[in-house]
Amino acid sequence: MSLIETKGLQKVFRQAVKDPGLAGAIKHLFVQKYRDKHAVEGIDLTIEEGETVAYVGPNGAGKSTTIKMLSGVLVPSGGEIRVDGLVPYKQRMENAQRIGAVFGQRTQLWWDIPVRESLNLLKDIYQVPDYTFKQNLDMFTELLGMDQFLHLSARKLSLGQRMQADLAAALLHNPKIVYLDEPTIGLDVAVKHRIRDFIKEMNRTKGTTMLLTTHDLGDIEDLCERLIIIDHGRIIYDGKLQEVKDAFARERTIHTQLSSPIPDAEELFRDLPDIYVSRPDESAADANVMLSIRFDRFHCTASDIVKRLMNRAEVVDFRIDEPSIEEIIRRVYEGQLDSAALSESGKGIA
Ligand SMILES: Nc1ncnc2c1ncn2[C@@H]1O[C@H](COP(=O)(O)OP(=O)(O)OP(=O)(O)O)[C@@H](O)[C@H]1O
Repeated sequence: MSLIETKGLQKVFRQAVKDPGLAGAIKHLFVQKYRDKHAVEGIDLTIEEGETVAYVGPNGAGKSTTIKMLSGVLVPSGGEIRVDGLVPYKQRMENAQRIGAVFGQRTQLWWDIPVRESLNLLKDIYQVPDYTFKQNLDMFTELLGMDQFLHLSARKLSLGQRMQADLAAALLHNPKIVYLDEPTIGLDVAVKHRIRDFIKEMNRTKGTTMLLTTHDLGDIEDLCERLIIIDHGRIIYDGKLQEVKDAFARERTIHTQLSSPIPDAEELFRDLPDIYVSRPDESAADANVMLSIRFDRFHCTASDIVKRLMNRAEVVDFRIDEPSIEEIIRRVYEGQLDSAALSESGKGIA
């Protein structure tokens, strides 16, 4: 059995519909109107032990609602859900023992007591054995540099310190699964790296399964092999990160510097479809020695392009760029790669 399994998972919220202004608010007291918001609409999810999965989508796509159902906070409106064999909303306590959660916007630490005391309280709540507690505390302190702030109350921590303390709190009881909701939001580059390294280390050494929602695509590139994209409550892509790149990052751009100008460079590629030649600085005297050539890698190769250029001039320098995962996901969000296109690749969900 997989660690996380959902089938046709749904959540419908009842939202009050009010007319604008005070009159609308008063009218609502006497005549209530509601509409159903289908936040999650039939999600089938299978996650195996030890996976690190990115669960991404635009604002309001249904990511947090899914995680709240997985963690037992919300009761689904339909479908089936099992986490490590448990039904989270029915077996909340048992489920809580097996999961950890980090919400970038909130903390589970006690605001006014030192972090060390918060961790001691969590030790008692989760009944963590002394030996495990000490071992984890030592390891987390070293990996996260927590000795700098263990004595401070959560109120006095910087955002980065608080996030690191929250990660320690979430992993203290050796949960099988950790839900990470925007774990690096608002953090500087150094702290982001430290947090990502910590997450990787926990996955590697303890086999902790990680389900990560984030708008920071650096998190995804760095941490996750598998990407699930959700939109309007439905999964529109579920596959390897590399596969989504291979399928949809068809174009490449070669940036070249030539020994002498080729003013009619377009002519060199006239027989190839989908080639676009540009000059980074049209007005510069040497505009024709700096060329960028965008091509579809399904139609030709970088070496074809470079060979053709070398017939006319020496290629002094060149670099090949591919679209970033950020760009690809932006296209998915903006509907440029719709679910039909994704499913054509054989990886998407029609
Ligand atoms: N308690 C609630 N009552 C009514 N509607 C809700 C409730 N919680 C969420 N929704 C609605 O359900 C939809 C999905 O919300 P959800 O928070 O799951 O999205 P999300 O993908 O996590 O978005 P974000 O990236 O902005 O956090 C949204 O339209 C939201 O307004």
